[in-house]
Amino acid sequence: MSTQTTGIEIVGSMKKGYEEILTPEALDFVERLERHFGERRVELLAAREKRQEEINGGKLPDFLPETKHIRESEWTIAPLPKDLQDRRVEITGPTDRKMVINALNSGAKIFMADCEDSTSPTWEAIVEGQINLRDAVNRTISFENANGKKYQLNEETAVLMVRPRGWHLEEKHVLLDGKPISGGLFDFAMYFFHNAKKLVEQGTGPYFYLPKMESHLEARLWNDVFVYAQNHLGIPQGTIKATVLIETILASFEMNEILYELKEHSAGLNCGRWDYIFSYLKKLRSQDDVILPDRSQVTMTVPFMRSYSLLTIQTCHRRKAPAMGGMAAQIPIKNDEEANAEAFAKVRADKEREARDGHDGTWVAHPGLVPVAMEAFNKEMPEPNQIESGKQMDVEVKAADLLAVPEGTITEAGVRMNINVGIQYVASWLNGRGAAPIHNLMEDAATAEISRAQLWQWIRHPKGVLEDGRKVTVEMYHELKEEELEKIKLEVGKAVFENGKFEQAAEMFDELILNDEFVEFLTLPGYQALA
Ligand SMILES: CC(=O)SCCNC(=O)CCNC(=O)[C@H](O)C(C)(C)COP(=O)(O)OP(=O)(O)OC[C@H]1O[C@@H](n2cnc3c(N)ncnc32)[C@H](O)[C@@H]1OP(=O)(O)O
Ligand SMILES: O=CC(=O)O
Ligand SMILES: [Mg+2]
Repeated sequence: MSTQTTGIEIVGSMKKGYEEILTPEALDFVERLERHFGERRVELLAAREKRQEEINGGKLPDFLPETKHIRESEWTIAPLPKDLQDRRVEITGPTDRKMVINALNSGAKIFMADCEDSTSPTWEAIVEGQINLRDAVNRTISFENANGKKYQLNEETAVLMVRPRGWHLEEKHVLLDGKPISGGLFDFAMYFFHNAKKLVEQGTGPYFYLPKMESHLEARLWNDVFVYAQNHLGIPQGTIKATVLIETILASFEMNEILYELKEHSAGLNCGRWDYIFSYLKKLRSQDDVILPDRSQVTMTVPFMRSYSLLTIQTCHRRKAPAMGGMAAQIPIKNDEEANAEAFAKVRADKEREARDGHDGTWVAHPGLVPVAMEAFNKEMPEPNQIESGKQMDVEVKAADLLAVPEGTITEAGVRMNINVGIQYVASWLNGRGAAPIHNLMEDAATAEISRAQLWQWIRHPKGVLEDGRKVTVEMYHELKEEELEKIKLEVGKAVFENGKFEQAAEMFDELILNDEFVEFLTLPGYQALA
């Protein structure tokens, strides 16, 4: 174990105010975390590759024999703090200054400030996001729009949780011994270092959401980081609380183990449905019988998705942990009342189903949807949560249920939609906007991953055949892509198209689709292209 604390180098720009976040003490903390835990992160990423090779070779995901005792013995997570007991509606969004204020004022119980799926991790977004979070915690945050509208915090605000980047992402503007450090460790370290004590004084705490994990060993790494961090700042062990997103097919086989690893620090699990669909497809892409229909057909009620959500609820409630629902992609539709009412009805139905099944709360992407989700949960869940009552469906979820291939069709419209949305999203991301409204739906890194993964698989899989019998091919992709690019140009206008990085996005999309090697995350080549 090294104690050297002088190897950090910042290669991103140092704008006004950045020095208040990138202080020598905070950087010393980042360096300690990276030196202690950086190598384990890299080993765990290598283990992911090995696991993928095994799956490609036919060893399908299953519950682990070596952790059977954890699944079968009786234990619970540590008691939850008071302000994490009623989480019926949580709003999510990037750490943009105006959105942080709007989200905290939205009437939701929790705001999950997101450095992952909805953030394009430019250096500015990352560091300024930390400034915004610090000012939010100190309650000094304010903002003035170009039109003069002023923003400040209401008296009563949502409880703050922060989602650091996943283990796969690096922060290339912070080098240790010349190498980029973990993006997740950087996000965690900065937020924790600058805010943990203040949050505790305020009667809340440093609360996190942990994304995209594939095994309980990855959860163990986060737990070890938490123990180290609490020691470092002299904060009682167990002060940090974290909700893990079950958003990979492999994690759904290790829900008990993940809760167990984080026992003292756990604030339950969440169904990260969009990444989950992506992960199902990514991990099982080479299986002869695994093929997904059009993205719009893969809903929460198809058997493999429903099984996963019910298993999350059962597992959490047995361990006295909250089982959070997921994100409906609908957002308010301006200037079309009928379409707006339809979108709201879809969200309402989704949230009512979640509450009836036993979820303890849910996510929305937009302040306009807070009342919709709140009403749905108030109606189905009068108590703060359903943990004590242990509400859950009486079903036994087996490995085969989690892996079941959904029925449905692949259509030309589905292929076009994936191309159109994928390219528009990548353009948005390259322009620094990690969540975007596209065709009246919220699109972020997780939803866009589904689009590009489906195209990749449909081209290569023998079952990638349209309902009219045509095989999806590279030629079809090229032809439809040209047409979709024309449509986008007409929709956004020539000037926006030319300045909006759409051509660069189309090139990057080509690389993702045409490369026989499946690119693990679109944000990896994307990050190379970001400033
Ligand atoms: C798969 C997953 O991981 S889901 C979680 C990650 N994804 C997200 O968090 C997406 C969050 N949502 C968003 O980013 C946005 O809602 C978008 C991009 C989809 C749409 O944003 P916009 O086009 O700005 O929406 P719209 O114009 O309707 O916004 C109206 C107002 O609501 C605010 N708003 C919209 N969404 C949010 C949000 N999630 N949090 C806070 N404020 C929000 C806007 O800032 C705007 O404020 P203003 O009136 O004061 O200017
Ligand atoms: O992070 C959430 C998801 O659905 O993915
Ligand atoms: Mg996700």
